[in-house]
Amino acid sequence: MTVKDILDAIQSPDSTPADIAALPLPESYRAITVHKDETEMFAGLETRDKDPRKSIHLDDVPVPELGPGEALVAVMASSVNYNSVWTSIFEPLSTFGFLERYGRVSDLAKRHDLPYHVIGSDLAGVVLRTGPGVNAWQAGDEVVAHCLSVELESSDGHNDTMLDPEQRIWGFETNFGGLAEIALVKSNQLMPKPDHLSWEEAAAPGLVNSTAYRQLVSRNGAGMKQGDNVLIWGASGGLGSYATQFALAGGANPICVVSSPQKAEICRAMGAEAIIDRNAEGYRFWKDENTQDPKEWKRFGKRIRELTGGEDIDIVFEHPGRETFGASVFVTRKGGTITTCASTSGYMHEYDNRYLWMSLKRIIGSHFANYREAWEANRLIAKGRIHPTLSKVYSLEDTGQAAYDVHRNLHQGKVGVLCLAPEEGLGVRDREKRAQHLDAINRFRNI
Ligand SMILES: C/C=C/C(=O)SCCNC(=O)CCNC(=O)[C@H](O)C(C)(C)COP(=O)(O)OP(=O)(O)OC[C@H]1O[C@@H](n2cnc3c(N)ncnc32)[C@H](O)[C@@H]1OP(=O)(O)O
Ligand SMILES: NC(=O)C1=CN([C@@H]2O[C@H](COP(=O)(O)OP(=O)(O)OC[C@H]3O[C@@H](n4cnc5c(N)ncnc54)[C@H](OP(=O)(O)O)[C@@H]3O)[C@@H](O)[C@H]2O)C=CC1
Repeated sequence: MTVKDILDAIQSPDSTPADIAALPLPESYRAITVHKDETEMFAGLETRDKDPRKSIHLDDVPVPELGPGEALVAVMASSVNYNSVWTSIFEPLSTFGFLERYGRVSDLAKRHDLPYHVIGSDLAGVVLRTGPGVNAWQAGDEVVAHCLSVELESSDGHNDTMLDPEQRIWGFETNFGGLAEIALVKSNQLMPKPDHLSWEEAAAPGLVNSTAYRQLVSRNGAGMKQGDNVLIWGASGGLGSYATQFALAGGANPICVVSSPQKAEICRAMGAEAIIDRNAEGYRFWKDENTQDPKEWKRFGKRIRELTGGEDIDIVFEHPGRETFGASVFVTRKGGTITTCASTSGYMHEYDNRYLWMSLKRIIGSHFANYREAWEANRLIAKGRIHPTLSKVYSLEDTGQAAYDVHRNLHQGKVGVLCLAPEEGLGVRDREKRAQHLDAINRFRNI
C-alpha cells in the first residue's frame, strides 16, 4: 500500500467510507520537516537573512501510531503560516524544545519528541482512521483541521480551552503537522470542509481566520460591535485579510494599513474605504533603534482622523509588535482596546503608558482560538460570508520557497500548498454555492 493508493481511493467516485476505512496504511509518507541537528545553522545571521529554503526539507517519514481520541488524515492541501516561518528560522526558540517538553507529558506524547519536526498548522483532507473513543468522525469524512491541541486534564481549560495548561499549537508545538501527505490530529480539531471550496481554498483560512475571529469578534477578544473603527495592520496579509472581512461583515469601519498600492487595491476590492499606505506615507515610529518619535504617532493619528471624519480608533488589531505598538496605543480612543496576538517585528514593545491609563485603554493578549471559536469562524467560511484569501499555490516540494515568500513579505493574503491533491481546483462539492461567491473566492488569486 502506498500513498498513491490512498489518493486513488479518495478520488474514485465509487469509494465508500467503508472502502477508505479498509485501506491499509502505508509505512511512510512525504512530509515537510526541519531537522534537530540543524537548529544552529543560522547562528549569527540577521532574522531577515535566515532562509527557510535552507532549513525546510521534504522527507519520507514513518506514519505515527494512532492514539485514543486521535485521527489520521490524508492531507489534500495545506497552507503556509508564519509560525512555520518561525520554526524554519529557529526563532524565537527552536521548536524542538516544545517537542521535548510535550514528550515528557505522557507515553503517548513521547511519539512527538523526534529528531525531525513535521510542521504545518492547516489542512484540508479526508479522515483515514480514527482512534478509540472517536465517534463524531469516520473514515471518509472530508474535513479541515484547526490547530488547537489540548489535553484538558486540568480544570483550568474547561471554561475556555485556550487556557488549558497543556495547550499547544499543532504542527508548531506538536509533531505530525499538516504540510505533509498524512497528518495526525486530535479528533476535536476536526471540522467539516466547506463544500463549495477546493482543497487548497479550504485549507487556507483555518489558522488565521480562527485567530482573527477570537482576537476581533469573540468576547474573549475585542468583542467588536457595529460602527467600531478598527485599525488593521497588514490588512491584506494572512491575519489582516480575515480581520478586514470580519470588520466589514460585522458593520464596523476598517482602517486598513498596507505597504503598497497593490495591497491597497485588494483592500478596496474587499470593500474597505479607509486605507493607509504606510510605505507611501513614510511613517517612522522609531527615530533610531531605541527612540520612538511621538510626532509620527500624532501624524498617523491625524491621518486616521481624516479618514474617519475626526474619530479615533475603537479597536487596534495588532500583530507587527515593536515597530507599531507605541503608535497603536496612542491612536486608540478613550476606553478603546488594543488586541495583540504577535510581535513580528520584535517582542519587546515600548509604549507611553500615560496614554493607556489616563485614557482607560485596554491591551488584550489573544492567541489562536478555542474549538467553538474555530468552528464559528469555519461556519462563516462554509456559509460564504467570509472567503479564503488564497493568492498562490505551491507544490509540497516548493514549500521552502513558499515560506521564504511569507518571511520576506512578498506574498498577498494566504499561500497554499498542494499535498496529495495532484492539481488545483479539486474537491468542490457544491458548485451552485461556489458560483454565487466566485469573484470573492478568487479576489486574491495571482496578484
Ligand atoms: C496559531 C499561531 C500562532 C503563532 O504564530 S504565535 C507566533 C509564534 N510563536 C512564538 O513566537 C512563541 C514562541 N514561544 C516562546 O517564545 C516561549 O514559549 C515563551 C516565551 C512564550 C515561554 O517561554 P518558556 O521558556 O517556554 O517558558 P517559561 O514560562 O518562561 O518557563 C521558564 C521557567 O520559568 C518559570 N516560570 C514561569 N512563570 C513563572 C512565574 N510567574 N514565576 C516564577 N517562575 C515562573 C517556569 O516554571 C519555568 O521554570 P523551569 O525552567 O524551572 O521549568
Ligand atoms: N497568536 C496567534 O494565534 C497567531 C499569531 N500569528 C502571528 O502574527 C503575525 C502575522 O501573521 P500573518 O498575518 O499570517 O502574516 P503575514 O506575513 O501574512 O501578514 C502580516 C502583515 O503584517 C504587515 N507587517 C509586517 N511587518 C510589519 C511592520 N514592521 N509594520 C507594519 N506592518 C507590518 C505586512 O503587511 P504590509 O506590508 O502590507 O503592511 C504583512 O503582510 C506573525 O508573527 C504570526 O506568527 C499569526 C496567526 C496566529
